[in-house]
Amino acid sequence: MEVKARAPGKIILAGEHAVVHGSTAVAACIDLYTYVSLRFPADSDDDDTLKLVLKDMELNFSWSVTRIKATLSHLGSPFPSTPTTCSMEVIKSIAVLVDEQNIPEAKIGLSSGATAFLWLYTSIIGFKPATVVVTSDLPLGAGLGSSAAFCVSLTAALLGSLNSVHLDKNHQGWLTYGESDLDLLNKWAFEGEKIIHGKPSGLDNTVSTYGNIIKFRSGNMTCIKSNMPLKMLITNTKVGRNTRALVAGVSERSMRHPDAMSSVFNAVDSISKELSTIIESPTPDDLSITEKEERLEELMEMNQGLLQCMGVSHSSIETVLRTTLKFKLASKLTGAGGGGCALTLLPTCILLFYLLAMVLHLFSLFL
Ligand SMILES: Nc1ncnc2c1ncn2[C@@H]1O[C@H](COP(=O)(O)OP(=O)(O)OP(=O)(O)O)[C@@H](O)[C@H]1O
Ligand SMILES: C[C@@](O)(CCO)CC(=O)[O-]
Ligand SMILES: [Mg+2]
Repeated sequence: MEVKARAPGKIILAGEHAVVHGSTAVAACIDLYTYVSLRFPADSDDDDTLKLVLKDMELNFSWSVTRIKATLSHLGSPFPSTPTTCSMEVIKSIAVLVDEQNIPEAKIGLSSGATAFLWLYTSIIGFKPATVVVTSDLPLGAGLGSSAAFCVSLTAALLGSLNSVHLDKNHQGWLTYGESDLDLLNKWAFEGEKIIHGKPSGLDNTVSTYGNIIKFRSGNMTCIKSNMPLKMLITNTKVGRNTRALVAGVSERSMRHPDAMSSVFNAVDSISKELSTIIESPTPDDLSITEKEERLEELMEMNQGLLQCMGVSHSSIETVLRTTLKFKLASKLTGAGGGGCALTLLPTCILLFYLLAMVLHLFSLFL
């Protein structure tokens, strides 16, 4: 039997980092996906291995199921309907299984993904041989939610293989999960994100699970219905970074300067709320599309300034800001920052040659 699943990446329009500290954030899924194929061997095969193939990374993992069971059987897996946090002790046991795979130094960042894989697989499926193949349109560690798309698509394939989820209408040739199963999927994906990120807010896995545009605060999401065209250019600076380290850095800064940082997080909360109100308000309302776009640009600029206060901008991001500003366009980093991707709002009235000139300029900087 083979089960295939996919889940999208995301952009954050406002509120990254502050959302970890209780502020509102606004995020939208994008048309770039992570794909997972899960295949169980036929009963007649005496295959005892669990294989994880990270195709784009050219990295193959292979574990003996007997060996995994010897390490983790005390957990009482599987428990697919009870999303559970992986304890530090179990993370250490799984780390031994991952270390044995001798990941090359250049790809060592993938060990947290492999750890999340083993936790989600054994918790949901138990100790059964299978081959799991992962491919992705998303750049890893660039702010577009690759870790969440990985956890959501993997969990969707695992839960989907149990035949206990309700699959609904067709979306671009893919069946979608029913509302109640989406909640279970999202909770498991969040547990995977915790292993990769340390202290995720849940924003990335929630937008990857539910899609569309969402407003998110302290674990609660509302779907936003946009009433205006919203075109964003995404520039990948190709400067690598790690979300876990950046999130930890902001928490440390906030412990050193609690009052100042709390004001920063409050300001971000107001920005996200205003941004979502503008996106949702009917057009033509009291504001024209152009006026709405101007306000969004201003809010993005303000959010970027506050992200700089949090210490998560980067010289490569500043280069994107300066470059797009020359073309009178506003940008901000998206995701955890420290490099990675930046967003630029493209107004509806932008001239094509103007846009082309800017894109070529950015290309020459980050190719
Ligand atoms: N397709 C994948 N296969 C295996 N592991 C993955 C995959 N995608 C992401 N990961 C794991 O997630 C890590 C990257 O997650 P990280 O949170 O640092 O960046 P991101 O999710 O791309 O950006 P952001 O969190 O800012 O949106 C990788 O190092 C890897 O461990
Ligand atoms: C930086 C952060 O706010 C977004 C990363 O895409 C972390 C999180 O919300 O978990
Ligand atoms: Mg991530």
